Amino acid sequence: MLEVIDVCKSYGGEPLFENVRLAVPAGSAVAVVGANGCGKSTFLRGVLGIEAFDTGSVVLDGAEFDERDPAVRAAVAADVEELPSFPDLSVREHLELMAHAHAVPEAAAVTENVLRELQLQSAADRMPATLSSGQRRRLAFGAWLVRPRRVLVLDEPEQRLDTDGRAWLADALLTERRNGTAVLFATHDRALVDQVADDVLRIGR
Ligand SMILES: Nc1ncnc2c1ncn2[C@@H]1O[C@H](COP(=O)(O)OP(=O)(O)OP(=O)(O)O)[C@@H](O)[C@H]1O
Repeated sequence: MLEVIDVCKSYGGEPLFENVRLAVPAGSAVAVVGANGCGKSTFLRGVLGIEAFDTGSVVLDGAEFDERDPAVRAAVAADVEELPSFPDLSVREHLELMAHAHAVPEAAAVTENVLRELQLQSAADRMPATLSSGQRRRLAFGAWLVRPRRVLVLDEPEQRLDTDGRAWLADALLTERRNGTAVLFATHDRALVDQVADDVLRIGR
């Protein structure tokens, strides 16, 4: 279970959010919603330890969240920033690399399944820089799909997806829940909240 306990964040003395508290048990999904600029991405970056909260704490399975701990990184998959890519590795090679890094058995076969699921087979031998923005989004999904995860943190995963892609996303997140993953995602897509979330955290007004 992922817990966020009384976190606060200000920039330049202006509070973005104060005393935010939430729990994401295994098999549940919490949506973070709110207007542009209210602090959703800042909140998710804080949860992941990419950026420090001013006060409060994040706890994973009873222990303080420390992204430097390999066990934490093995458990937590995230897609909150543009996926960094190596200019001379193909889409397929990126996914295989991620699978190998997480010691996934039969990484090549897992990668082929994920390419098929994301309808990226025809782009598998291309470099990420040549993909469309929606295809890059799908590659970012691939990076968490090929690896084990107990917690999944996503920032506006619906962005740049076509209609089929959005339907796929809702199904994929429901599958994550069924598999026991704790899902925390920021979104502007009300339909996705209704389909997937069992709790909603509203930041700002
Ligand atoms: N490093 C920073 N220094 C100062 N202000 C920042 C910094 N990072 C973010 N902000 C400000 O904090 C506010 C919240 O930004 P954030 O990206 O978290 O919002 P958001 O809710 O994710 O927005 P959106 O829905 O547009 O993606 C914005 O006003 C942003 O300009």
